[in-house]
Amino acid sequence: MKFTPARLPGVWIIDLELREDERGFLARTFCEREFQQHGLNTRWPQCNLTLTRRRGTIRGLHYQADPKPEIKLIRCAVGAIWDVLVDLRRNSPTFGQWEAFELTGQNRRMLYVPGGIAHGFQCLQDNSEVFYHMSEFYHPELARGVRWNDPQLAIPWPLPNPILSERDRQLPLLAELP
Ligand SMILES: Cc1cn([C@H]2C[C@H](O)[C@@H](COP(=O)(O)OP(=O)(O)O[C@H]3O[C@@H](C)C(=O)[C@@H](O)[C@H]3O)O2)c(=O)[nH]c1=O
Repeated sequence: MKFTPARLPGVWIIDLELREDERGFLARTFCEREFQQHGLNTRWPQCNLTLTRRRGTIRGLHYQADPKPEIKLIRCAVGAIWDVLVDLRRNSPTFGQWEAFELTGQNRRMLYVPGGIAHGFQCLQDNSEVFYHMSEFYHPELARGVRWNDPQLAIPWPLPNPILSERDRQLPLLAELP
């Protein structure tokens, strides 16, 4: 795997190294030793898969609050997404800033996202699937988020008129977070 630091501190872009032969390829998507060498989490007690049916749909921007912040390893397995991270770590030099990445079934790019960062994506192709490794179990009472269209963030989502869950439509603004 090739590890490249992103602009937000602690976020890594991880690209696969394909071992190709006439049958196709093999690539590692996780290796405890390589992750340890980069000082990254290696304990993933839960993995999630989502299917998003309609292009334009937005999921997010989500995070799990203290005392169980989640580290996420994210990959688009099928289709394509525009993936957005918002730094909510108050002591971070990039607090309140966002960074976006295109993750597709073809580029197989992964994102390593530390706790304290909100995550969301817009589906760019119908029937996109996203696979997550999570460093914590799901605690619904700690599920939090920030509004996708917060004017302070001004995230330029690529597609208009997104489909959103009822919960995501009503998430607070960054300025309203405790
Ligand atoms: C996140 C999660 C949800 N659920 C349940 C709750 C609900 O009934 C159903 C759908 O949950 P949600 O509406 O929260 O799904 P979704 O909006 O896809 O939530 C996800 O969004 C992206 C952006 C992330 O970063 C993920 O960490 C996660 O928050 O699945 C679990 O059982 N385990 C989980 O780990």
